[in-house]
Amino acid sequence: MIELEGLTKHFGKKVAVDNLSFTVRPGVVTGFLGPNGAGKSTTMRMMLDLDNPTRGRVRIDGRHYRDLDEPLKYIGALLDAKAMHGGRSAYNNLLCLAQANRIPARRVAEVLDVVGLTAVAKKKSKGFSLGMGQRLGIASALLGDPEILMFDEPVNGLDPEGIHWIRNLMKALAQEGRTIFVSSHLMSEMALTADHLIVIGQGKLLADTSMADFIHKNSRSYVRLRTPQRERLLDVLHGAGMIAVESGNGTLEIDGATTEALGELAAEHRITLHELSAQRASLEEAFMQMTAGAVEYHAHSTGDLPDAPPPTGPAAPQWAPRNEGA
Ligand SMILES: Nc1ncnc2c1ncn2[C@@H]1O[C@H](COP(=O)(O)OP(=O)(O)OP(=O)(O)O)[C@@H](O)[C@H]1O
Repeated sequence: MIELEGLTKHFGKKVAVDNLSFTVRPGVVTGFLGPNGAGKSTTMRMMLDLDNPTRGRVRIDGRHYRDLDEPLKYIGALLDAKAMHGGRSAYNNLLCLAQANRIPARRVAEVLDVVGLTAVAKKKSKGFSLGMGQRLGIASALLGDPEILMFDEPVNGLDPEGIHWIRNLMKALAQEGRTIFVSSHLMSEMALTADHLIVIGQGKLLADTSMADFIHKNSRSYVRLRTPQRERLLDVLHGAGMIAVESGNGTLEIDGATTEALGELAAEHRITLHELSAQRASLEEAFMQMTAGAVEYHAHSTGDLPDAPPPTGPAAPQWAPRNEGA
């Protein structure tokens, strides 16, 4: 378990991390989401005692990182895949790390196998592609067989097969009861991987919620229609108390109606339809909206979100309240 309490980091006048408090629990994959510059890497660096907080604290299984004996056996991390010694082979990079942390040498071959680098174990890591470097970084995180694993943007540079692999690896590690904390700036990626979400924007906590809740609250359902009798259909919809919004290319979007009801309404009025389809707004859209709004909340010293903002159009998602499902 990882616990943050009021964690804050200033770089000069820049507030990179602003009073973050949340808990990362075992047995699930927790996604750490925020746009570029939101403060994810800085938060992770403070979790690993690589940066000192300006205020607040982090506890790893109840203790400060520097009070852990043999920390790699508690927490493994992939922060910067390029941090390896390029002149050393993959095997030797891991062996040095193992020896420095009193981890048995046999573990090196085991983790190389897990990440699929056995065939290139003797090659110097400076010749590795970005994807191979990521795999080597993941191997180093797994080396101490820790209960807690942190990955900063682990899918960077991976091809689709690699992305699929890391996704399944994280889920499998969580199923073993480990604590998995993974950062990304891509909602679409997290939607496929994470069970729980921590969202930050400009260093502040925006959401701490289960993925299921986030999807439930932010997936807007609507029906998309195309018709050559646009004006007539708009009149009919208006008469039925429905509001249609134009979304370009002659398509109309209607909230709060089913395809069945709209199909029957159109048939009743002998209106030809060229398209009638149920749609769901993407989570990426909801995430962008949530994080883009972060700047508006500087004045809220408690960090609480205000009530839902007024919708700006058919794509406006609802807000996921903080701390739900936490
Ligand atoms: N050493 C530093 N000195 C000054 N400013 C810094 C330093 N490290 C980070 N920052 C600033 O703090 C903010 C948060 O950066 P951070 O790298 O933690 O964000 P991030 O969410 O990880 O972004 P990305 O997805 O781009 O990696 C940014 O505005 C960044 O420019």
